[in-house]
Amino acid sequence: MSLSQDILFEAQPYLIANEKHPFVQGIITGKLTPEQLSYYDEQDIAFEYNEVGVINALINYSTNTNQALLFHKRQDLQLHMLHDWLAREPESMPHNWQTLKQTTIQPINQMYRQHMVATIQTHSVLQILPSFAAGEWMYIELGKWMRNQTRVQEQPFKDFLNIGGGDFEGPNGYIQKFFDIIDHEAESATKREQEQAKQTFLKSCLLEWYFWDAAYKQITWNDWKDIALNGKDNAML
Ligand SMILES: Cc1ncc(CN)c(N)n1
Repeated sequence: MSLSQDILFEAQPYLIANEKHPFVQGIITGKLTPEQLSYYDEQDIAFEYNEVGVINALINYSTNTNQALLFHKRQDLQLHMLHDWLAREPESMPHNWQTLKQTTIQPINQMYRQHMVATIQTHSVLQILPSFAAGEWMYIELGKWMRNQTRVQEQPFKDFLNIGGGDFEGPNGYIQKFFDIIDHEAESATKREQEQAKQTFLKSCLLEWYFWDAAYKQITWNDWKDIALNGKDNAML
């Protein structure tokens, strides 16, 4: 079994848990509040900017030119996507470059971002790529799964997780190419390094669940502070 097959086998329960999360269910039923959507939107756009740094590291530490070109192409897509996202600015959730830079990165987002960024110091594509590829894989799989659900056909729910299509899916899509790279790099890695890469992927999958959860409950540092300093009920966390 290749490393990517092993990873994907172990990641299945995480995918199912993400499918069941009330935020994801709320996308299908259109039952998320503007506040929940706005929290997600703001935190996620900041998360995607963090991914820019991770993809830069992948370009840097590529082990051959084809890898570097692939990551460079994915970076181009990322920056264009972010450009379009910023330009959309729906009334209910205005954002622009300035306000984004001032956005407070809330607890789970911070943990997830740092989990990803921490892999950069390994200088190893095998360790960095799974931290990023897991989120990409999760969104693609959730998008595929959603196509089989009867989902609300209104914006913004209609296009949520609707990221499938040629660029990402199929034998020539990014995600398959990322798994091919993981398997290629695994060939020259130790068992311990392979296991580390797998655990990084799975931790990203887990943090995906917590990212939905944080948006569903709109968890902020103030909530953390209230619980720690004022003894507020911590059932929500
Ligand atoms: C939390 C999260 N994970 C993954 C993705 C897809 N890059 C995202 N937009 N947000």
